[in-house]
Amino acid sequence: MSAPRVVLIGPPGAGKSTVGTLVAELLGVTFRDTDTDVETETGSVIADIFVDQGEVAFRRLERAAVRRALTEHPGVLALGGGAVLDADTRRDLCSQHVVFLDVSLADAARRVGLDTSRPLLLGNVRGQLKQLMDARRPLYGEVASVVISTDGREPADIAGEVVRTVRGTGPAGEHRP
Ligand SMILES: Nc1ncnc2c1ncn2[C@@H]1O[C@H](COP(=O)(O)OP(=O)(O)O)[C@@H](O)[C@H]1O
Ligand SMILES: O=C(O)C1=C[C@@H](OP(=O)(O)O)[C@@H](O)[C@H](O)C1
Ligand SMILES: [Mg+2]
Repeated sequence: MSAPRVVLIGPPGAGKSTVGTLVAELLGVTFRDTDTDVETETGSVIADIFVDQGEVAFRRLERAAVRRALTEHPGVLALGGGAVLDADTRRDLCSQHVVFLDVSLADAARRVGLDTSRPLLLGNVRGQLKQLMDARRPLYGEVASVVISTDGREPADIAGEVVRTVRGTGPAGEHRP
């Protein structure tokens, strides 16, 4: 059993997967992303899981992937943007060092606008993003140890700030506000 050094949360386009990879390099640990875990386990890409099995099934797979990663991954862990919707996941995150990568609607829409891999955003990217950001903001805030704004910043700069929060903490959870 081993807990991640840091767990990254935040809306789609916050840069969890991009920044998480850089944070892992800086810390000299491995990077894991629960979206990738779900895809590996099912042999399907997320867009296809949503079409073939629906969102409820995806959330079940995601919940299991998060639980597994929280107990066995000792490096940097990025969650999918909707993982915090699950109450059990939020409870599990309370004992972790969790960094909420925050992003404005404008920057998030610019970053994910042309990418078709996020089924929840298809059709009306800004409208869907606004709706899910409004609904989830309290949940991100509830489990975050630290909030870092990513607007207008380079991933490397953000990764450096994440690392400083990791190094400034002792055992998981000590850095909570
Ligand atoms: N700080 C940033 N500034 C500009 N573009 C970014 C930044 N962080 C990530 N991106 C880009 O935004 C897109 C979404 O990033 P990703 O890491 O997949 O976000 P998430 O995992 O939070 O959904 C990618 O194309 C990535 O290159
Ligand atoms: O916000 C969401 O509900 C989702 C975010 C995605 O991950 P990213 O936040 O890494 O884009 C992925 O898990 C799936 O498309 C659902
Ligand atoms: Mg991601």
